[in-house]
Amino acid sequence: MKSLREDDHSGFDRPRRRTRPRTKERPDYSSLPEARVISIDRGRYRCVLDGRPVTAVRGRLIDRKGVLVGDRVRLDGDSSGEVGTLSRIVEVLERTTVLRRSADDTDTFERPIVANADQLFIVTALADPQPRMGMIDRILVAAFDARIEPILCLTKADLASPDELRAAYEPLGVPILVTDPGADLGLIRDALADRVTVFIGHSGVGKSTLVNRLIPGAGRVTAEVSEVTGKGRHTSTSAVAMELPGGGWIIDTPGVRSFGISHVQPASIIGAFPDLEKLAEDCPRGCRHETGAIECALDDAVAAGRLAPERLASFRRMSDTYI
Ligand SMILES: Nc1nc2c(ncn2[C@@H]2O[C@H](COP(=O)(O)OP(=O)(O)OP(=O)(O)O)[C@@H](O)[C@H]2O)c(=O)[nH]1
Ligand SMILES: [Zn+2]
Repeated sequence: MKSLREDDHSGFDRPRRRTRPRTKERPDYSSLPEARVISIDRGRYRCVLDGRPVTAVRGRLIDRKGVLVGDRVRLDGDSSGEVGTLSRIVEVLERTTVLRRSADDTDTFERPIVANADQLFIVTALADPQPRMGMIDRILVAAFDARIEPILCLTKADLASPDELRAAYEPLGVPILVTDPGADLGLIRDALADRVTVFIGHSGVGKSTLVNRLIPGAGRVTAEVSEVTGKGRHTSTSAVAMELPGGGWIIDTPGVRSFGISHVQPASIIGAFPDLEKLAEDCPRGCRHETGAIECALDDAVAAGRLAPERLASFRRMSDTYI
């Protein structure tokens, strides 16, 4: 495995000398046990190693911002997980994906939030709170940019119909799963099995309710529970990874009110849609394929019957949000 930060071990114990091949200076950690980071709280990293919880700190060569929930890490020292023991993260293994957001669009600083997710559940209520397509579109942009497969998970189907959102997102090829309090969760469980899925949703959409149904004992705080205990609703500020009974992981994130995507490069999104990317080869240089773009080949493809107008409309409604 390649270490994430090639620099980690150069310059340690001696002045940095760039002429020296760094690989020779890097200790070999490959025999150390591998764990997954499941939560981070004030400098303590909760990990799972062979199914048991182990608490760790950062080794001194690991950057403070260098460990994310979902990371696979190597642990050194006492990794027994026994009370009072602390292990040490000495290596972060190469990530398959990184999901990022910026706090809002005036903030160009990107915040990586989760590592190694291969799916993203956009948890959206059909009512209470009202779905906002703008928000769904922005989360979709972040997912496509990170090459994480998005799935639209619509809750509270007992309150409103999913038809409008289906019509808006099915042409884009985004799978849609619908649930309500009494719904059988079979399709949702199938979608989650053996995958690493990050859950993102606006506050109050029923994300915690869903996670508690999927993972009995997960103990996610729902609106009811917090009313009874009187504890603040927004106690968790970072992501938490939880293992599914049948295999796979859910990485739950705190409810969001907005989802900034100022870090996304416009050109990166079309690459997530091979058919559109191919058609766009005929676009003028620098074309951003937005609504009203001059001589965009995607419009020509629709006119020639080679691209469904709904698919282009759906793509543009999403991609127009970041142009
Ligand atoms: N009608 C209806 N209500 C639901 C459904 N799912 C959850 N709720 C209710 O919606 C409210 C919010 O649910 P939570 O699970 O706490 O929402 P959350 O998305 O975790 O919210 P945050 O903790 O703010 O992130 C609660 O009162 C739930 O009982 C549903 O499918 N239908
Ligand atoms: Zn174009």
